[in-house]
Amino acid sequence: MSEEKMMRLGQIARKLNVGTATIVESMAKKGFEVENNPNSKISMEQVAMLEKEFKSSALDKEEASHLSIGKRHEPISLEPEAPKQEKAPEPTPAPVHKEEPKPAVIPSTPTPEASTPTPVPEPEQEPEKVSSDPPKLEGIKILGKIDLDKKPAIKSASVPKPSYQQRGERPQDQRKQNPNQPKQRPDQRPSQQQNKPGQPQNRPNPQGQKPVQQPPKPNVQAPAPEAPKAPFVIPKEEAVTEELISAKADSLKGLTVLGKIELPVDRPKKKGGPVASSDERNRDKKRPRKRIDKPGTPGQGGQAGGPRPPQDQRGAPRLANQRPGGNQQRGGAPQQRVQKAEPTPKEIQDQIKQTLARLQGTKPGSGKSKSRRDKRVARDREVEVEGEEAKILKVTEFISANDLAALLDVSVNQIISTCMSLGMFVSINQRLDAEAITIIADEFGYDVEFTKSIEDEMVEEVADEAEDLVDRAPIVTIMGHVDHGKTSLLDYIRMAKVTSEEAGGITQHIGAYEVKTKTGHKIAFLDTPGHEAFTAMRARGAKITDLAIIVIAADDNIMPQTKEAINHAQMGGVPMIFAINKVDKPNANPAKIKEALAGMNLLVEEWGGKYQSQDISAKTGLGVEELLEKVLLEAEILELKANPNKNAVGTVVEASLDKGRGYVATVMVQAGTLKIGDIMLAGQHYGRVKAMFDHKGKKLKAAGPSTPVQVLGLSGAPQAGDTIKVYDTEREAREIANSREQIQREQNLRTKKHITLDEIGRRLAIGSFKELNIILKGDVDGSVEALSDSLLKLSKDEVKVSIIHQGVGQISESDVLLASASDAIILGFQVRPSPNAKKLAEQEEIEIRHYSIIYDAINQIKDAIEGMLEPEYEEVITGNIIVREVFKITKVGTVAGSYVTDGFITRKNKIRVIRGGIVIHEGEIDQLKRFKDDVAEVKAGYECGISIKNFNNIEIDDTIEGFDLKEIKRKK
Ligand SMILES: Nc1nc2c(ncn2[C@@H]2O[C@H](COP(=O)(O)OP(=O)(O)OP(=O)(O)O)[C@@H](O)[C@H]2O)c(=O)[nH]1
Repeated sequence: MSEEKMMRLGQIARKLNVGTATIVESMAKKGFEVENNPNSKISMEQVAMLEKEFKSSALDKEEASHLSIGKRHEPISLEPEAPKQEKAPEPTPAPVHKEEPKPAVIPSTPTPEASTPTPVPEPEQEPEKVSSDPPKLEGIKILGKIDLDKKPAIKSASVPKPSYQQRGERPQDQRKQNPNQPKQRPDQRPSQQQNKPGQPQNRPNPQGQKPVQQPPKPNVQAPAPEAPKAPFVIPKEEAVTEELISAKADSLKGLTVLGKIELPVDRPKKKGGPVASSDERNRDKKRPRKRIDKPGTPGQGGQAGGPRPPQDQRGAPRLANQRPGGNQQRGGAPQQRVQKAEPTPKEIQDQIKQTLARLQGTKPGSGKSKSRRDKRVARDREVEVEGEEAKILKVTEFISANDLAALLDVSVNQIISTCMSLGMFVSINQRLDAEAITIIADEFGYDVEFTKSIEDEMVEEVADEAEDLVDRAPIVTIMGHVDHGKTSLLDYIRMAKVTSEEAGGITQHIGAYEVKTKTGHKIAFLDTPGHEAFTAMRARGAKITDLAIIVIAADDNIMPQTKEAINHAQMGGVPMIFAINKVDKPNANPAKIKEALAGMNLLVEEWGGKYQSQDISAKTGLGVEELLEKVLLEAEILELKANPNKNAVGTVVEASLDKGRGYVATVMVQAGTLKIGDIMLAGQHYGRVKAMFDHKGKKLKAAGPSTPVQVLGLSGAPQAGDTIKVYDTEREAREIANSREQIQREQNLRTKKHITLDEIGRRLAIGSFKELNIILKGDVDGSVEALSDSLLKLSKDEVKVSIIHQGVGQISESDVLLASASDAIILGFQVRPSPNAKKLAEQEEIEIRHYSIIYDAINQIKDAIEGMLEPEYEEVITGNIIVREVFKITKVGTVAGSYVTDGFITRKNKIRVIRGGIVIHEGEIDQLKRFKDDVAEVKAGYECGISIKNFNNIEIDDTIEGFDLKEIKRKK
């Protein structure tokens, strides 16, 4: 169905026999912009236009498809039949001889035919000849095609399809079989022809099956004018068969589809075989489709249309079995196709919706109480058809190929074969990552939208009635550059406002605090420390928060992390209030900060802008009260409200395992009220709320909106940023937790803990890739600067490139640790990691990429963030050797007496000479020796002598690194 609405550029180009560029150009002239990509979609209207335009080209192709060398000969020979006949006999004998062995097996019925072609030598040979006729057909096939071509071709085309269906064979197979079992074809053909001439002929040969009827044909057609003519008559038939062959190719698809479905549906009990077991889900899903087909139109896709309408399907085979002849012309595959074309787009859509509805609700035992749970689960795997052209497949990542097939309404085999054509080998139950799902769905004309069940559930929240809503406290995040005073400000606020109220109260770090101002208003603060603030949690934090306080030290400048904080707040649509800190310092210059902000198009109120700012000193408390008042003012404008009288929804701020108390999660309740005993789900963990504490350690029985609480009772530690939600039953929570756990397991299996360039494609597909953090190390300052500048320019709207650290020298352990903390990749330009850093990187799964050419680095990063990284070659370091002694030998150069420390080195290896972690030379080995012998390879633990082509500057303690370029398979 999808194919009917949209076509790919490639398909159309093939169909119209023109290049994609020609089509694109043509479309451009008509005002349609189409990318010159075989996968570009083109609407049927546009296709129709193109078909008109390139009609002649398409016809050329069609004609060409009918041509074969043999055919060309035939038309010439057929026109002047008589003369050609004389020539014809020459080819005939050859096939006869070849097939002579077969005739013995062949029944007597064909004999008449045989007699005609052969010169008439012996009566006994006639039957043999009959058998041999079919072989002649093959040879003659080529000859016969052209004359009959178009008109007869159409008729014959309908005929052959059923014959293939009967056999359940492919045309190729038939071709192969023809020489061996020629009987079938001749039988069918004559029978068809007989129908035309008349039935009486059938009677005379009642003995045999249908083939008996054939003999009369030759007699009729070749009334025996001349002996030679008979063979020509046969060629004509053969020509028909050839044309049939070409048409048969189309029927194959229908047949394969039909066969698949019937087996599992009809005989599920007996054969649970390998296919059946894997298709169990499909059965359930497919069954309902039968119902759809009966009342409605014949079918949707290949599968649905095929198996469901038993009339059509069985009709074809029955006809085939009973009457291989004339009836087939009308029935069979061609009819099915016509029927498929009939349904209107609306009907088709209705069918899809019905199918989907059943797909989602077919599980036995669901009963009437499908309720929200089923809806939620269904929502995870939902196909939405919006309009005629927009097909969006809503799906979670890591669904299996089988499930994807069900959603796309195609057979699993189609998915698998599509994957194979894309260079991916998948099994039925293999789970697919986002990138693969996107590519496959695209092949079937769907766009993919990955759903996060967490977000889905949030979306599912029923809108609150206005009267249920009450004011809630603002949730504020304090962000800013390192050492600009975030912690100091929060500490001051807490000390002044919290601990002072409750003398002796124990303030714990729980990542979120609630503060009461002098005016009695509450403000909730989120405290996300350290590097977390730079990555996921801060991005998430910006979503949780209503307001962001951006702390900027008045004695400093707008620093990179300040800018990042501002970016996060802006991207999250979170209002900002600037706190210009450290104004107590003599060198403080708040005006300079405000000016810098103005330079970023962030005008503060004092300067006539819309952003509030407050000069403060977190140390002395100067201006802090005013800052809080401004926060409340801003919150008032936001009209923050929530319904406290419903199941709680919130976000995990942090979680840990406490020895005595089990898993403890700090949760910011955002709506509803969390109560003791509630069944909560957070990430893939669930449990009953056993106890709750506020940030002072005081026990709570309930926590309303904008309240940060520590919660005990979860089955595990959720991740910061996970949504927490309360369910009515434990079963609901458990099911969702299990499905999330399954997905998580897949993710763990398939994805690396930290970002890699290859991983970027996957993350881009699911839309979770927002920034690429890079740690850049190089051999000299100039190249680091140049590379850094170029990389930063690669930032795009969707992906931001951040160089979180850059420097000169070896890649160190601290570089790896920083990369681990900030989910960064490390790029080394002409430098290598220290042994410890290398080990650590392996442990932490941090990707370190080495480059020797700046453009390589830039291009790879560029390709990666454009989702097109397909490295053809990957560098594999085969081994390292350390230089222990250096010999200068005249006429030979410098030979390094070395020891292979790890891996191995071969003479064909490329090598790099590394001194103090810096690459000083890259080249090839000149000679590799063990003692006096040239050797091809030296393994770890052995000594060797090595000389390097055109390089003599080897020193003791240099490391020589051997490497190979390994070809990487492309994914697409
Ligand atoms: N004079 C003065 N010093 C301040 C003020 N605020 C913070 N500081 C000092 O600045 C230094 C850094 O303050 P922090 O609160 O740790 O800064 P931060 O932004 O939280 O730093 P990170 O947690 O590392 O991101 C500390 O030594 C504070 O004492 C202030 O208003 N005046």
